[in-house]
Amino acid sequence: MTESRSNVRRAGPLTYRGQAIPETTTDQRLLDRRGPSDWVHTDPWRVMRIQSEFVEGFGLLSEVGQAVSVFGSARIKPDSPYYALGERIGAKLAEAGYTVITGGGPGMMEAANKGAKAAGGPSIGLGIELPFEQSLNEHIDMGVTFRYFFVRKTMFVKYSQAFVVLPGGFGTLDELFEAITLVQTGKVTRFPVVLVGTEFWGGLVEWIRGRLLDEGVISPSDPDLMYLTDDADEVVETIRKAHVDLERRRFEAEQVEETAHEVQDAQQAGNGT
Ligand SMILES: CC(C)=CCNc1ncnc2c1ncn2[C@@H]1O[C@H](COP(=O)(O)O)[C@@H](O)[C@H]1O
Repeated sequence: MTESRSNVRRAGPLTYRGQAIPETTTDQRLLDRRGPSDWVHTDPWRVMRIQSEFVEGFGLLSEVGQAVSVFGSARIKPDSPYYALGERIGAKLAEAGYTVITGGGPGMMEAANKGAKAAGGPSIGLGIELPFEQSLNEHIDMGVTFRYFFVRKTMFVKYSQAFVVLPGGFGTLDELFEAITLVQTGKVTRFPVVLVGTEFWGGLVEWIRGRLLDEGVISPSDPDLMYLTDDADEVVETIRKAHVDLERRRFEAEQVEETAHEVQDAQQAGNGT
């Protein structure tokens, strides 16, 4: 026997009968009322917004091929020689088949995006909402603007296989040291970090190799996590070589594992187990 329509209400997976049937539908309750709005400023709501940023970022970037993140100053102007260098590096990376990912802003980010786009390679910008109005630079094919710095940083690390660090200030230093800390602590598989500008970064590298090493606050091999160059071709070559090395080490590790399994299987067969 079928139930009369007025005696039953299904609301998604829920079933109500008789007196339990609510007077309004779920849609009505959502659409008819506004209610108080202060909950949008609470942490549980922020957690949902943070989740949605991860969803947007993963959605946009998941099908991107091998990529390199390029960091650098938002303030360097197009008439600076560093800008031209950034453009050249963006172009060479694109020519070598890498997608270029930047912070999407002006200065060195724009230079790298411009070079990549002109060379026909995918040019991506991961922007950040800042207190002053600012949009993604115009040399970006695909972009997303994040509210949260830490979500955006995850995207750089997850979707690029190398970091290139052009001259820059605090933001650039933050990105450089985040990258080498992740590599140093084994939180990510070792990937190349290339500093561009021997004159600009030389003092920092010297201080790291001298002071930090002398005081024992880093390991002797840690300075080798960074490469230093002025040359766009060398940037690409360093990254390419590091990737070939990484692939070789992965292959060797797989071989070792396979041999270990074979030995184990043979032993088990010998023991009749
Ligand atoms: C004109 C101006 C200051 C705009 C700032 N607009 C920005 N837009 C996007 N990413 C940024 C911006 N400022 C800093 N960043 C991030 O921090 C780095 C640059 O910081 P800095 O200028 O070196 O310290 C970039 O690699 C980028 O990822």
